[in-house]
Amino acid sequence: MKTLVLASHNQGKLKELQAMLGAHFKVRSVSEFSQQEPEETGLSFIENAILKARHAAKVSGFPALADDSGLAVDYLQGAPGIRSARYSGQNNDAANNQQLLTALAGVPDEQRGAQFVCALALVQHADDPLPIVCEGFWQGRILHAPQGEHGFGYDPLFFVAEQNCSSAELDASTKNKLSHRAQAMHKLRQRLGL
Ligand SMILES: O=c1nc[nH]c2c1ncn2[C@H]1C[C@H](O)[C@@H](COP(=O)(O)OP(=O)(O)OP(=O)(O)O)O1
Ligand SMILES: [Mg+2]
Repeated sequence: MKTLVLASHNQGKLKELQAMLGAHFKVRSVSEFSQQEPEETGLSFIENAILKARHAAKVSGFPALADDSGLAVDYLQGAPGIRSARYSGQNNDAANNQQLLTALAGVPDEQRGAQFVCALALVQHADDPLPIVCEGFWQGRILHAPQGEHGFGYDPLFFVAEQNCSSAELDASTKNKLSHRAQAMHKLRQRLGL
């Protein structure tokens, strides 16, 4: 089985990506090779995914897959977007969720639309001139208070109308069928013929 390094230090993501890829690859985490995280200097999810994938391929010597993802809120013109992980100034889920609730205080439900965005980038080696990039999107709306214990990040605030619950109330296998990450991964598997 081919080795694939996941270019993420986020345990929530790693768990989901492992569940989606474990049947096809021997999956390893970049943290086995380096604790140093590249600076996410890109202006888009795609650029950041590519730079994380290149960094992981460089430190590991293996093909690498990166996920850059986040939440784009309509009322906030797409914020926190690529800054989702440090929206509150700290890389902390509870603080980020609180920051989002504050930004949307008093905003009614019909103006609380949002989407989760995921860009996946796969490189065969650090200088690969042809990264494979796939995106996925998941529509929802931002709740007024956190709900649910599963998942990570903004899941407790992300209401999924089709399921009538937050994404933190979905079990892992349901989230992994519906999410932005699942949709990007579906495209990636098609591109790879898996
Ligand atoms: O399914 C999700 N459910 C809830 N929240 C999510 C999800 N997917 C991304 N998110 C949030 C978490 C974090 O605030 C940001 C990702 O930021 P992002 O830079 O891509 O990841 P990160 O810094 O946590 O880990 P790493 O860069 O090592 O992969 O979006
Ligand atoms: Mg990051």
